[in-house]
Amino acid sequence: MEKIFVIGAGTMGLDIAQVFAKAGFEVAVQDVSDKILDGTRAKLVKSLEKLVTKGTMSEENKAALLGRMRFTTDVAAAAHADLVIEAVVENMEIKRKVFASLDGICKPETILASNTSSISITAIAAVTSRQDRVIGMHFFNPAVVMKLVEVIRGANTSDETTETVKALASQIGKRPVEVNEGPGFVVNKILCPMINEAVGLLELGVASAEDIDTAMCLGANHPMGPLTLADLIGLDVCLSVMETLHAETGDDKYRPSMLLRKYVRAGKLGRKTGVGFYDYRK
Ligand SMILES: CC(=O)CC(=O)SCCNC(=O)CCNC(=O)[C@H](O)C(C)(C)COP(=O)(O)OP(=O)(O)OC[C@H]1O[C@@H](n2cnc3c(N)ncnc32)[C@H](O)[C@@H]1OP(=O)(O)O
Ligand SMILES: NC(=O)C1=CN([C@@H]2O[C@H](COP(=O)(O)OP(=O)(O)OC[C@H]3O[C@@H](n4cnc5c(N)ncnc54)[C@H](O)[C@@H]3O)[C@@H](O)[C@H]2O)C=CC1
Repeated sequence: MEKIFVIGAGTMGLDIAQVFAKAGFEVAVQDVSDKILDGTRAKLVKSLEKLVTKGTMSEENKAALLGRMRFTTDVAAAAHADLVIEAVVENMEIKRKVFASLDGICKPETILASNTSSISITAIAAVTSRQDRVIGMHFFNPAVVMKLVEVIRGANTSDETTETVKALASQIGKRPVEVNEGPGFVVNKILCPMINEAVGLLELGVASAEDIDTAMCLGANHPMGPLTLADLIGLDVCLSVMETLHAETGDDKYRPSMLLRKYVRAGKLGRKTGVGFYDYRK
């Protein structure tokens, strides 16, 4: 496996591409507009420059990493890929459209992976003619730093595809865990309800955002509080995960907090829009 194609150059797509490029793979990143891709490339260069300044990356390695990355708006370029990783918005219909189109574009042996946070791999795979080669490859934010990759088997994912993706995750320095399909898989089934609880406490006025976060950092030893984490993930992603957990289980314990909905409706999505539970514009 040599060539990787990442669809969606947002919070996750760019970091996933960077992880593969760092490990020596040729990576193409696709998104819907040149404007988005220009912003993405600028963000990458800035973050690599920081590493060079800190002395954790050499100028040569930075240039080599950038040399292995390409940015394109043309999804047809996925025809050359050995593995495609989809990281577009957390929406079943959009993901199914992307997979149906990839199925027509890619070589028959190409593995199609989704970085979905919660959506059924089986449902995504069902729009393709290669259900055995469709799988979840779920990275964690920030993907350049976080070690885990959940490797999620849909109902028809083959053993061969699962083993290939697990080996690949190890090759790029991550620790794969194999997960059978279930809404939210392992981490988000536990983590997102905790974030939703934190938003519920804020909504009830039990404590301020800062105090909720401080309580969880100092009282449960979390590296960042749940509301800071929600801002990092994106409140739209947190809401989509809760909606999937609620819809798939029918259990009201997963009902998204109204305050979470309100923030998403207001476009307060966290760091990526500059405001969420905290203001990042200053
Ligand atoms: C929603 C989903 O589907 C799933 C999810 O992702 S859920 C979210 C999961 N993520 C979490 O729970 C994150 C919780 N938070 C944390 O673990 C930590 O706060 C954090 C890792 C985000 C930041 O921790 P920190 O100690 O402040 O890290 P920071 O100093 O910024 O960076 C850590 C290292 O990564 C490096 N790094 C940061 N950005 C980098 C980049 N773009 N490229 C390469 N290296 C990078 C830093 O240089 C640093 O390296 P050194 O230790 O050598 O200095
Ligand atoms: N944000 C997070 O912490 C994590 C998110 N995920 C999952 O990763 C996926 C992406 O999430 P983010 O990067 O946060 O989203 P994001 O909103 O930051 O980026 C999504 C990108 O996809 C692009 N896009 C939308 N439709 C497209 C299409 N048809 N073709 C190509 N590009 C398209 C958008 O223009 C945008 O740049 C989602 O499924 C999400 O649930 C998984 C792990 C962590």
